[in-house]
Amino acid sequence: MIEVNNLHKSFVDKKNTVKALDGLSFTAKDGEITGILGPNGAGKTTCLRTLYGLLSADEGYATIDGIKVTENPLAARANLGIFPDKFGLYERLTAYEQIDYFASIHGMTGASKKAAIEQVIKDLDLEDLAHRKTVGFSQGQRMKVTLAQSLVHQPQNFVLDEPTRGLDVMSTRILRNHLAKFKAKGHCILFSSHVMQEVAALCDRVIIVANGKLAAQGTPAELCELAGETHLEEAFVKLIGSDEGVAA
Ligand SMILES: Nc1ncnc2c1ncn2[C@@H]1O[C@H](COP(=O)(O)OP(=O)(O)OP(=O)(O)O)[C@@H](O)[C@H]1O
Repeated sequence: MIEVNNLHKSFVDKKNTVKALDGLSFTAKDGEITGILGPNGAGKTTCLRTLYGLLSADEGYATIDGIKVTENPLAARANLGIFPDKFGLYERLTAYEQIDYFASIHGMTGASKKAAIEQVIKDLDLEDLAHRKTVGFSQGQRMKVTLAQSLVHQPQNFVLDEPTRGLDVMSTRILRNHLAKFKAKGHCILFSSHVMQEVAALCDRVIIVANGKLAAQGTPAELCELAGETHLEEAFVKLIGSDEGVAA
């Protein structure tokens, strides 16, 4: 389970102060896919970076399975898989070596590490690519390696930042199927998106963020009911009061 509690974060330079998070709170439960939906600049990535421990909040806190990210980052991250917005692969490594590297970072060793790597390679149909260097991999192949490296330690919680950006239909389907399997096993999945169809199709609960605050939350059906609309896109526009930065 992931909990975000009263997060505040401002970015300050000599001329400007940008309030990226302004008291954001929500919970993403186990066995559910939770979507963070919001227009450009709403604070989604800032929120996720705070969860990973890459940014420290000015106020408030985030917990992963009850562990505060700032107090015990290593323990919190042991329960967390991160699928970042950019696929940073080490191109001199093979896919196998890349996954192995991430397994080692998570403290895995020996036969259990080898078994975990082989399992994730099998689950994601990566056998043919496993021993190729990742240089030149297509976007979909890069996505699969990134997915494998973020899931090799079988984290209870899985956070994805705009996961389908730049993916073709097949790769998007592979990713979605994987998320559905993960959810069925009782894991907690949290992802950010501004692709309305994706959120409506995949998410059990939707957190709508605008101006760094929670604008509304609920199932897609509840949000439609709340806004008195039949489509999530219309409900979203009504609930945030703008259609800026929304992708259909
Ligand atoms: N490192 C930074 N320095 C200065 N401002 C920042 C920084 N990171 C984020 N911001 C600002 O904080 C606000 C929230 O940005 P954030 O990236 O969290 O939004 P987002 O909801 O993920 O947007 P998008 O959908 O466009 O990716 C924006 O106004 C952004 O310009």
